[in-house]
Amino acid sequence: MRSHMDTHTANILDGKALSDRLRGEIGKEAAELTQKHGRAPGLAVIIVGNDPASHVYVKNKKLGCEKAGIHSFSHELPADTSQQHLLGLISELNQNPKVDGILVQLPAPKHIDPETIIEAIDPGKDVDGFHPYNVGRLAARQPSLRSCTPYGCMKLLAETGLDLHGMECVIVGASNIVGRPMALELLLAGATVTICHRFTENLQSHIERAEIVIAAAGKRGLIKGEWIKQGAIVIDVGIHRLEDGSLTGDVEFDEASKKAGWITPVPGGVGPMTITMLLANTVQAFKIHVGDE
Ligand SMILES: NC(=O)C1=CN([C@@H]2O[C@H](COP(=O)(O)OP(=O)(O)OC[C@H]3O[C@@H](n4cnc5c(N)ncnc54)[C@H](OP(=O)(O)O)[C@@H]3O)[C@@H](O)[C@H]2O)C=CC1
Ligand SMILES: Nc1nc(=O)c2c([nH]1)NC[C@@H]1CN(c3ccc(C(=O)N[C@@H](CCC(=O)O)C(=O)O)cc3)C=[N+]21
Ligand SMILES: [Mg+2]
Repeated sequence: MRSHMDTHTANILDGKALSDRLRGEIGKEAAELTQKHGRAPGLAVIIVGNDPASHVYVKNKKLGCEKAGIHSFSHELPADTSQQHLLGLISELNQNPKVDGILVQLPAPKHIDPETIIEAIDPGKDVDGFHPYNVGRLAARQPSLRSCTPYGCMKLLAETGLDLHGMECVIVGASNIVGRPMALELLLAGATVTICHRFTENLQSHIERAEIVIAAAGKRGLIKGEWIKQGAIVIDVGIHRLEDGSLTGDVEFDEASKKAGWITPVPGGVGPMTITMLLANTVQAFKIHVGDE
């Protein structure tokens, strides 16, 4: 019973449970499409170098594919792979009719320019939704392949059952892969959107008036629990691995839980949803390629 303010704790937005549910549906659709078209949806994952954290994400992506009946093609390249070689591989995968989605794990080593790589991917196979074509589609209110992390955050927000029209949203972080496409998603959903970044003055004052907080600065504990407006929805995108191996986010979870109406945990919040939306995008890309939509 939540009869007293002091004992208030937020509802958990469970990204693991929602992922399990959605991956069941994605797997069902992948099986139907495989039956109908005689081949499974295919995802090519390219990783350059041996950053251990990146390898964990890539392993999770492959496992997610397997369980959903999506064929995964893995390309593990050494850290000294030239940009030209990588562009050659992308060009082959762009042509390969068995490959519906192409993902190049970021960050890549320093001698590789991420913008050049992203632009080389066929926009119809850009299951990360990072290509300027796909970002532009979202900006122009005609979304095609949508960036996985913001798309996953929108699915989590839908779980609250709340109408987002006119909601005061504050996004912390303005990166190309999270903050910016997140703002476009929320704008498309009819919310009022503020984007905070490195040059924002008085972050606290912005958070204090937010009905929805999206924390994606990549700074552990940046968002203080006591800043959260009573009843607000808090989506924590940040991921930080602590010395003991555990994970935590950009939000002070325990403190924020006392104020928020809804909150995502780390782990088990946004992370699993990012991979789920990657699987959903791969099925969508398959449908684009076979002309099923
Ligand atoms: N759960 C998931 O699925 C995913 C999680 N992540 C995690 O999310 C976090 C963000 O990732 P990503 O977007 O790639 O990170 P980036 O470092 O690319 O971007 C961080 C953004 O936050 C801004 N920022 C940094 N410090 C502050 C501050 N003190 N106040 C306000 N804004 C600040 C930066 O501003 P400026 O632009 O001015 O530098 C930048 O716009 C990381 O912890 C990452 O691990 C990322 C992707 C997926
Ligand atoms: N081209 C590209 N596309 C990406 O989507 C991409 C990328 N590069 N580079 C790195 C970031 C990060 N990212 C995550 C994916 C899953 C979890 C995830 O599954 N997290 C679990 C925990 C996993 C663990 O135990 O480490 C959780 O939060 O519960 C986290 C982070 C995708 N990214
Ligand atoms: Mg505190």
